[in-house]
Amino acid sequence: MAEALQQLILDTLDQFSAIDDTRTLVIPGQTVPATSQDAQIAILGALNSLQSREMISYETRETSSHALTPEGAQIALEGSHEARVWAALPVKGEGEPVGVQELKRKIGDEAAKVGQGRAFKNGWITKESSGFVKAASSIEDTTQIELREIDSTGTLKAGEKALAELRKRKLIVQRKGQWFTVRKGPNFSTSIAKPETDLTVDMLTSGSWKSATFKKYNFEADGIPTSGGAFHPLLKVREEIRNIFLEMGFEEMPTNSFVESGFWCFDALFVPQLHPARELQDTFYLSDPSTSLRPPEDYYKRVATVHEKGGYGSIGYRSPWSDEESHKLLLRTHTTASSGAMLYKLAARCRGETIDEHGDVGDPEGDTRQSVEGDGFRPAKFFSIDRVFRNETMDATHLAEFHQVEGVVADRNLTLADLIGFMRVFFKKMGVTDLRFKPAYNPYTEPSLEIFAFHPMLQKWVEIGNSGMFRAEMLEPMGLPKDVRVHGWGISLERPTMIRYGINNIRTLVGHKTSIEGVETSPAVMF
Ligand SMILES: N[C@@H](Cc1ccccc1)C(=O)O
Repeated sequence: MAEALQQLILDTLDQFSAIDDTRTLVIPGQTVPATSQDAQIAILGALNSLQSREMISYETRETSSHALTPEGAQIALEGSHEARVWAALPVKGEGEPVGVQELKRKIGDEAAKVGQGRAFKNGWITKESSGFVKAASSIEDTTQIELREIDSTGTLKAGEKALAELRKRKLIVQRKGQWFTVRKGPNFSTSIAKPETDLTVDMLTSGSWKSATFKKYNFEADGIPTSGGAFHPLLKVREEIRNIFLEMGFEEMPTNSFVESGFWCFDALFVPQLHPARELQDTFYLSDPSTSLRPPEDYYKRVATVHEKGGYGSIGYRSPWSDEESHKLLLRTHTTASSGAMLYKLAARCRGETIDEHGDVGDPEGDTRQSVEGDGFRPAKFFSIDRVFRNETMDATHLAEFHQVEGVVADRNLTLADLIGFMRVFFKKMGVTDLRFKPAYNPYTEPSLEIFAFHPMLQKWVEIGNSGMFRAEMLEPMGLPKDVRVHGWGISLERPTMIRYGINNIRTLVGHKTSIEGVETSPAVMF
């Protein structure tokens, strides 16, 4: 169709050298007349395409025509309301005058109401004591006549004033239309060569570029949407939380060890070897390899002793120590495994030791930061945001793997008030201002606090994390000075993300049901 129209325009131009009015084109095989707006829109498409190749040039002409509204169409058919009122009445003296109710019954409420006034104004009817009668023996229903004229010609000979009146009465509407005058362009030809869109090597070597026609660049065209990567909502929220930590002077811990030993995940944190968290239904254990390398020997012994017999003011768990339990390999159940390892490195750094067995501690020689006190301790703030694994039954809010956000602060003589104060500052930066704390239990912290926040959308308090002061049984075997206190807290990354994005099923956030489009279009978040 598009090609045929273009060809028709070119052939007509070839024959007559110009088209003065595109409404006169005879479009073969078309059911709509060329005068219709639909036809003119199709013609415009063909003209634009030819003009872009400079085969033609055209000018746009505006037309205005009128069409009947449904009410106008009805009047064209049945007569105006006033004429119908007039027709329904008897000639004066020749019959019973008609009352208002009867008139309404005969021609309908609307026509009776509107028609009556106009019929009076025109002097067509008059009122007698018992009702209306005709005042004129014949009338001319101009409204009907005009509407019929508009219906067939699209306009009125009577002119704009009469048209405006009918428009005001909402009997007709104005329709703007377009038509075109067409002239030949510099590249006029009757054959439509498909213009080249690219200059190719072949065209250059064969020389065919010299005679080829090229499609003009359309600088107005929208570009193709770029297909690029997009950050997953979890990564966006992670970045925001990371920035909060960084602006508060925290150092990011290395957490690239998804596989840990029972020692670093539990024993070093003074989690009893018989603790339920270590059960198979809560922890994923590795079968191959199934056992870890040995941790630093001295430290290992101190940890085993504090479990079995106590020390540092503690009586320990007084149950037999199992090397096997300690050496089991597992998927870490919390990032506190990394915090423990990091605190151990901090203690080793105080002593000026280097550690090879459990990763790199950094070269103490190269560390230019000065220790403040004689025992070499320096306050530290660490954070991590990474993946942990739990053998959970999966449902709308639980997956077997999720992310933990964890912060740890070590300094001399920290108190619980420091922890609470710190959390208030931290969560405020995340936009959470209403916090409550509830005593809780963790094997590695005492006291321990669950953190609750008021959820403005749910209008209730929800648990958002867990925190506490790390126990002496955990810190002192590492070799940290006695007056060094460490507090820490952990929250999940998924929960604030779900709240932020209004997601109530974790499986729409993580896994194969995640909408790629949603990930691409969701804005970077702001707490
Ligand atoms: N490890 C705790 C969080 C926590 C971190 C640090 C101190 C106290 C608690 C959890 O998994 O919930």
